[in-house]
Amino acid sequence: MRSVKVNTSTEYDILIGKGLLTQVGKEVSKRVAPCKAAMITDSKVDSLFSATVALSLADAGFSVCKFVFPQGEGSKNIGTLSEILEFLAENEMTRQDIIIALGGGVVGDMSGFAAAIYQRGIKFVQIPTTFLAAVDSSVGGKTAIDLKAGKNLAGAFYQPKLVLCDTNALLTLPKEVFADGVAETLKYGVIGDEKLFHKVESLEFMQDLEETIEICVSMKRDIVMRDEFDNGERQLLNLGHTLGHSIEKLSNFTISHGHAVAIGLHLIAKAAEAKGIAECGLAERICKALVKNGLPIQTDFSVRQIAQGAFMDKKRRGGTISFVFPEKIGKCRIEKVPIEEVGQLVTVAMKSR
Ligand SMILES: NC(=O)c1ccc[n+]([C@@H]2O[C@H](COP(=O)([O-])OP(=O)(O)OC[C@H]3O[C@@H](n4cnc5c(N)ncnc54)[C@H](O)[C@@H]3O)[C@@H](O)[C@H]2O)c1
Ligand SMILES: O=C(O)C(=O)C[C@@H](O)[C@H](O)[C@H](O)COP(=O)(O)O
Ligand SMILES: [Zn+2]
Repeated sequence: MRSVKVNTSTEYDILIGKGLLTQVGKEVSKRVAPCKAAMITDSKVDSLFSATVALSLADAGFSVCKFVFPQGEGSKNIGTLSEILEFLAENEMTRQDIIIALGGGVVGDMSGFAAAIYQRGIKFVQIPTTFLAAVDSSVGGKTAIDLKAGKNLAGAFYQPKLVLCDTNALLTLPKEVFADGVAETLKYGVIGDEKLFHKVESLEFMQDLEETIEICVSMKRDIVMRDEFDNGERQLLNLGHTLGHSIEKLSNFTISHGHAVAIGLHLIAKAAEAKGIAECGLAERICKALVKNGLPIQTDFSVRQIAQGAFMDKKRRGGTISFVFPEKIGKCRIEKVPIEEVGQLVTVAMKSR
């Protein structure tokens, strides 16, 4: 088993290994005395893993209850959040009890937000079951729901007590859901790890997923420890997201987060190259790596639609939006773009297909 220590406002371990779902009870009880455990999961994950996790928790002395919501981004809203909060109250969960978020990024983001606000904060554990959640969303404490106006517009920074990633759980992922996590993995490569990028473009990363996950979460850990509340360096982790989130929302979430980020990555690389920020050939290299991993690189939405959606980005301050631009593989920089220039930036990104 691999272990990565995070030292943010809360200290916690990220445990990565095969078969860890059966160890949930043992690992949680090392950190939190047996109490009530509310498992929160989606319909698909419930059918796959709930029984194993519930049994492991019960064996370790936890009293388990479970809330299940329909799978998919369409559930990541105030309605489901409200149902979760009512469920916690109906089950008389107190601040000594714990939430177990079992699933992908949707489960993790929403359970984390519920944990942050229920009784002003109760403990929670992340058990990522998608590759995306393993490499990215289960770590770092960004929790959120979507609003009608856009992605992740309500949320909190709230760190888990433990992240427990069973790589065997990833074996049941459909190819395209696995690819969502590859988009975020490539993102880490472009932000700061040329070697990782090469492993993804050559598909070598598949040979040791535990190592790949450890590399990604270690990079995220280091960045989040320096800027937990997203005021500076952490914004680098948003590479590809300003346009990606816009596309995801425009598609009414029929395009997944990872697929939208893939398109966003490609577009911003083309814009960076056209603006002379990125070295020549960068967009092409990113494009090839995405395609090789079964990810999309373009969209039919219009420049106006994409630019408009980007105005809701949380890196906007007044009349400017901070964009993350790649300079070369392994190096990015953040630059403020006036909102009246965003249309031009998207035009340039869409042109050079
Ligand atoms: N908080 C963060 O830092 C952060 C980072 C990246 C993404 N996110 C958020 O994460 C979400 C995307 O997460 P996601 O890609 O995990 O999507 P998801 O949670 O919707 O999961 C994708 C699909 O896979 C299914 N699934 C989950 N585990 C499975 C398994 N082991 N086998 C078979 N099917 C399985 C789910 O039921 C779902 O249908 C978005 O809402 C995004 O905004 C948050
Ligand atoms: O952890 C971060 O910081 C990230 O930006 C990681 C992203 O992959 C993730 O999609 C995040 O939820 C986006 O953040 P947002 O602030 O744009 O909602
Ligand atoms: Zn993301």
